[in-house]
Amino acid sequence: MAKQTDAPARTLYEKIWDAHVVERREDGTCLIYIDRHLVHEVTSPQAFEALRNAGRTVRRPDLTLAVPDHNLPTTPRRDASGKRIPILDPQSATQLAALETNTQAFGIRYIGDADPEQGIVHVIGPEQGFSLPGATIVCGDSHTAAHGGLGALAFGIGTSEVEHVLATQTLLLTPSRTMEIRVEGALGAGITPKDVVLHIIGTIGTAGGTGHVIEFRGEVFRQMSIEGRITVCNMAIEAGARAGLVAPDDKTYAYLQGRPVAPTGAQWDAAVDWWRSLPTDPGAVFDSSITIRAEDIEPTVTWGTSPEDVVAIGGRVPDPRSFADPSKQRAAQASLDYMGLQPGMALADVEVQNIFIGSCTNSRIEDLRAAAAVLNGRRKAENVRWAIVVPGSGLVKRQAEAEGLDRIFVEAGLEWREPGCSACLGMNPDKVPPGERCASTSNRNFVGRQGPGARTHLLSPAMAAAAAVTGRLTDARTLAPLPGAPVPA
Ligand SMILES: CC(C)[C@H](C(=O)O)[C@@H](O)C(=O)O
Ligand code: SF4
Repeated sequence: MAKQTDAPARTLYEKIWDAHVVERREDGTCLIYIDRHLVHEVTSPQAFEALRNAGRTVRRPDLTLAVPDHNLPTTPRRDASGKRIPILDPQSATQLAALETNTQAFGIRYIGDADPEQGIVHVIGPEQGFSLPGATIVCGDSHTAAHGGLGALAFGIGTSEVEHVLATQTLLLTPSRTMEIRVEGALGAGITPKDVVLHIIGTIGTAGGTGHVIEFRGEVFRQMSIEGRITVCNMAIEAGARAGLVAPDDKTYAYLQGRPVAPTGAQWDAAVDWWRSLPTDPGAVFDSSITIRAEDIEPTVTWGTSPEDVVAIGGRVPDPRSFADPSKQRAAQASLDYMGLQPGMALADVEVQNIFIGSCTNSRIEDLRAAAAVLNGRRKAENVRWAIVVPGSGLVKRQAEAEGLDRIFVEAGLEWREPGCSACLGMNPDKVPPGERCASTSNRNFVGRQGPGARTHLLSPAMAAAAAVTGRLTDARTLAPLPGAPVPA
């Protein structure tokens, strides 16, 4: 006879939540313990200032990690004599200097601009082993959801909450509703995690996950690499969700073991024991549930100014009149006007002048391998004016160089840069000129996101590389890797 147990079946999210409740209030809010706090230059200056004014210290500097990424140029940061090259934009310079002084003053580990481990905050958390399964992880940044790829409950917070976490290592939160998105079956050859998440957002819309924490489940995510799971969870926020999660498994543990600050010895063993208890119990109930067939997912590109404006690469720019909802019709028309596209145009006829391979969505080693597999032995098209590859961190950069990927990019006519947010958003010198188009592996195609008037098409690293070669949006599957190309992991 099956063993009787009274414990109710719980989801992964509920288990992590329950394990972190410090105090449950009558109105349903909970004081939640925060295990890891990541800090960058944009959303932290006022928080540190407020601590200083109140005469407070940082409660757990050892659980806090700071890194500059948004404002840093991706060109060299030191001259030949090792002297810092000044940051020209005054606001960026002030924010970067403030992060350095604040972390020194409050005793927080700071991975500085010239540190070989510097990188985008959401790339370095997992790669350092700072982000762990079952942990509550926050950062004053919406794409913190990325760390959910390791099975962490990770979400973005505002600057006043950054201050609260710095001071108390806790946050007052209301529980989220739970949603499962199952992608069942097998992905076709050449379909990547970015295609999966763009397809999901196209299906449920940018408000589809509102108020929910999404757990990505099913065969496709079990098979997916950790890097790919991070890519998918990174964009959960673009589906309106509070966070995204994939259950940790042996792949997660193998990815984390031996990372610079991951637990070791008996602590590692104890951690893995706990992590193994986290996956959603059979019979646990989600507030909502969606199933998508893997076979329906094609290489996917955005045509508009919202991440839900997606179409398969073989498709056409939609006619705004094809949308039932009048407000969506107006939004689609405004998108097309901004993007300079005509209804019915084949995506494959859209020319691009800029290529950006980078951002916390797609700048890990597997992304660079996928781009290099397409670019190896090929050259960028004449009409591609600017094409940059920006590794997500110094460690990714050095790994790529050890594999010879940097040479492939440079020989193809692309620039190989220093790590940072770069052209993902216009907060540093990497910008797309007004009216020009960019095939971009980032996560937001909002109006002006890559610079005033810039037109963004979101896609995967392989697709960005294919666009570099042909100078137009292109199905990467039509450009088979040439002999000797790196094999994406
Ligand atoms: C600057 C920062 C607050 C912002 C965010 O919260 O996501 C940025 O990282 C972004 O991607 O738009
Ligand atoms: S890479 Fe882009 S999305 Fe990620 S943290 Fe930086 S600006 Fe935000």
